[in-house]
Amino acid sequence: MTQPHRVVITPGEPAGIGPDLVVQLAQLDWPVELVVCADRTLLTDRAAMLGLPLTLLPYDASLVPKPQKAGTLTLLPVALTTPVIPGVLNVLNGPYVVETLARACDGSTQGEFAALITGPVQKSIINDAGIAFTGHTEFFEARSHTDKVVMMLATEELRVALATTHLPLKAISDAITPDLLREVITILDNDLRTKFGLVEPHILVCGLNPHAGEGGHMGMEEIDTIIPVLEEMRAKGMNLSGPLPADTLFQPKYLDHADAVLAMYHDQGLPVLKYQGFGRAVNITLGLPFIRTSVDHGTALELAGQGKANVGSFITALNLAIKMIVNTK
Ligand SMILES: NC(=O)C1=CN([C@@H]2O[C@H](COP(=O)(O)OP(=O)(O)OC[C@H]3O[C@@H](n4cnc5c(N)ncnc54)[C@H](O)[C@@H]3O)[C@@H](O)[C@H]2O)C=CC1
Ligand SMILES: NCC(=O)COP(=O)(O)O
Repeated sequence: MTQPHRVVITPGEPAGIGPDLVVQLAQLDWPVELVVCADRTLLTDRAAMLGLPLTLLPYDASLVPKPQKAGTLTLLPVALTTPVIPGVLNVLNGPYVVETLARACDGSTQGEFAALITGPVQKSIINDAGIAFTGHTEFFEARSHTDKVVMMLATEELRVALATTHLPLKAISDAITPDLLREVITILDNDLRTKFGLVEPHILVCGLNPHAGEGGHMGMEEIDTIIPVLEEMRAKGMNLSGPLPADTLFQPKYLDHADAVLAMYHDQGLPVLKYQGFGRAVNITLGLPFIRTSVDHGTALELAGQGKANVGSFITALNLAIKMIVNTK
């Protein structure tokens, strides 16, 4: 990296472990400027609770970014609505969380930040505050006016992308349309090439039904939708295998020769990924006009403010974002 870049971080739900993790991140030297979009008192209170040093430097977009020194963070202030008790959700702070995401997303879309790294949000409390919200992925897609994005979680050894994200199970079959699959596979193939440096990515595509439909005896989505789209995309030069039964494809015999798995829905792919690498996996949004990575876990309210939260996934998410900045230069 020739000149340091500026990355923006949102700690997420203020009553969860996000602020603890951000304070922990600040204990290391970083080759980029870490601009944290959050409330000042939230961060200084949490640092005091954890007994960790923290100096907040003022954010000035007109200055050249500087590498972040251990013990410091650069603050882009957004005020809480009401003070926070760690572990106790407060609906009044729902709009605060969304404001931090909106500011970080807008700055990233406009090129102010080279990447956006998010801590975990409590999706329920944002909805309880009257703001329709299913996840960062969908929020950033809408806010940045992007047609379609793809959620992918990755460890060093395994990448799992999702055809659908935060949907109730009963809505999934209807959501798996030829257009959706075409868009998702195109984004996945493209971003594996451009952001991960893979020359001809090999993607394993899961079926939707048990045994990938058992030849139509356990569901028709494979025959009606998935197989025709895969044939079409293979004809365009993509290296796709499947549809494969999801219960047997997650074994070295298949994974050793693949660059990513495309699961049809959230709980088809993510339990395997999290069993394999919870705490060191990263959530990446593909298809956005900027780099966005995130932690692999939720708000863990019961651990907030206690110094028990593992910062591994957040560190990996930040390191991967830095690597992606370099790869996409
Ligand atoms: N990226 C995001 O914004 C995500 C947000 N969530 C949200 O988090 C909330 C809680 O979800 P849960 O299913 O309970 O998942 P969770 O990840 O918060 O907790 C699951 C288990 O893992 C532990 N855990 C999680 N992160 C940890 C860490 N860094 N260090 C040590 N232990 C950790 C928790 O203590 C708990 O036992 C939900 O509202 C959900 O929507 C969930 C996943 C991702
Ligand atoms: N299971 C992943 C998750 O819920 C995080 O989603 P997002 O908030 O990053 O869209």
